Amino acid sequence: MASKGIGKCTEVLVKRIAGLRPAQAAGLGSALAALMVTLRMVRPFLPGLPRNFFRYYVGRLIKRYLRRALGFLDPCLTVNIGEYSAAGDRMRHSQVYDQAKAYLSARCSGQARSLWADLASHGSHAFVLSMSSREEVADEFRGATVWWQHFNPGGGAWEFYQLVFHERHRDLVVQSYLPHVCREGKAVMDRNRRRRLFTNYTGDRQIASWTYVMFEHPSTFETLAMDPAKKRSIMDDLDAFRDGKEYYTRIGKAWKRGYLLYGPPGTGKSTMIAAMANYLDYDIYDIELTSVATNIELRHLLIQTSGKSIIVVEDIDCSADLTGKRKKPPTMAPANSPPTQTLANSPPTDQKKVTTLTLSGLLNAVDGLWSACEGERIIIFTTNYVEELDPALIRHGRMDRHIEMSYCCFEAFKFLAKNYLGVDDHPLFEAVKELLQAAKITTADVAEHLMRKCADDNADSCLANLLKALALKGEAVLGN
Ligand SMILES: Nc1ncnc2c1ncn2[C@@H]1O[C@H](COP(=O)(O)OP(=O)(O)OP(=O)(O)O)[C@@H](O)[C@H]1O
Ligand SMILES: [Mg+2]
Repeated sequence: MASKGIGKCTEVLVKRIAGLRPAQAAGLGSALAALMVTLRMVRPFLPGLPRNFFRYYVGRLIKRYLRRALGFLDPCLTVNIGEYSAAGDRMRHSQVYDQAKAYLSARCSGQARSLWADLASHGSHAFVLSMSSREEVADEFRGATVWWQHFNPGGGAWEFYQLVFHERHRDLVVQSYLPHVCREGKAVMDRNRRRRLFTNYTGDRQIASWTYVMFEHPSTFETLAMDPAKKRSIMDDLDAFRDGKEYYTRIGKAWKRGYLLYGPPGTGKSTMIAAMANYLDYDIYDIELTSVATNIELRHLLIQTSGKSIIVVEDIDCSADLTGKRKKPPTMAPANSPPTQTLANSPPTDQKKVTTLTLSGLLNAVDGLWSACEGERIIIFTTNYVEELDPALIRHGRMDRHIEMSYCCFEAFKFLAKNYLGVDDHPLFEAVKELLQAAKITTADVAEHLMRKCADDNADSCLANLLKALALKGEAVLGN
């Protein structure tokens, strides 16, 4: 052990004095370690020396004085990037470590002789290569050479990268190279990342948390049928949001945006959310409010969401009793009085867990999300009954843009016909156009009629089916 420790120490010193690359210094270090072993072997023939003389006295002397003295000659500086960093009284996984790992992945593959391979993210097919402990790779940046080495002290879970560079490159490394590593590493991580769909659940420990599956919804703005001008304006809005970091900072607003999607069932609200996530390449957090028991739980869930995500509350009108005016918190009520806030669909009276999720709790949680969480986030509420929502919930600033998803119009129909049947025009289009004006039919219904159900189905038969359905709907509307 003693010879190993002293050998390592000597190796570091030699590396520093000579400005050698760590791999070269390792050879010299081993030679010196061998010398120390020899000295140890002859120690029994030098009576009077205390036990562990070399380990404690010589080793400590070298460490304490030589290192300091040789600092004058030391041309190399090191920066360690640990896998974990301190966050208050807890340890947190370091993002910089992950970014450095992703950045070095490409460099490792060409240089290191011993590598680890791992999937870039859960469910991903891309590999991230990382170097094994003590492997070294060199990197060039604006004419400067730096060396990276990976350490896994004691083979434990705590790992770190050590960046070694000449001290004349100190400013370059600190001000430009490290930010470059983080930027590039993040870009690699973003490229490898697959989107996830999170849903909340309350596990055995009764603490609300998120679980996820890979998000693979095929809906895009190219497949979404709606008025083209409206679609374009939504896409422009999303573009402005995604690229608006500096703008939001300049005007002093949190980088968040709220959308309210409203309209009858089957008009494409959920489809639109999937298209937005695919367009922006964001994760989705789909909150099921009926399984959130308290305001605190909701806040806890929202704060756990990550940046570049869309937080969705579907059917907010029936998620919980959030449609009424804000009420006083239930704690103000006498202990034996009935709960002031309950689920909308009258819970059974023997329900043990009385929900204390309130409208003001939801408003506070959303506002808290706005102010407390870093990174861009979109929050979307959907509803079939916009007129029943409390204005406070959907006021601008919370829900910045209200998007009506209405019954199928002729433009949307033409879009679906192109998508589903591959036709831009057809003799039956005029009849469809006329009937669409009278009949209130959802995009989902139109899509269903245009879908081929058997090998014999074609544009003629599908359009004829749609016409029949439209005629029926029209009659029903007139009948009413
Ligand atoms: N605008 C649309 N463009 C393309 N397909 C659509 C559109 N609207 C609906 N559809 C089709 O109808 C199905 C149902 O739509 P969706 O679930 O998005 O409706 P919704 O408005 O969310 O309904 P609900 O209010 O009941 O949740 C989708 O799977 C999709 O195939
Ligand atoms: Mg829906």
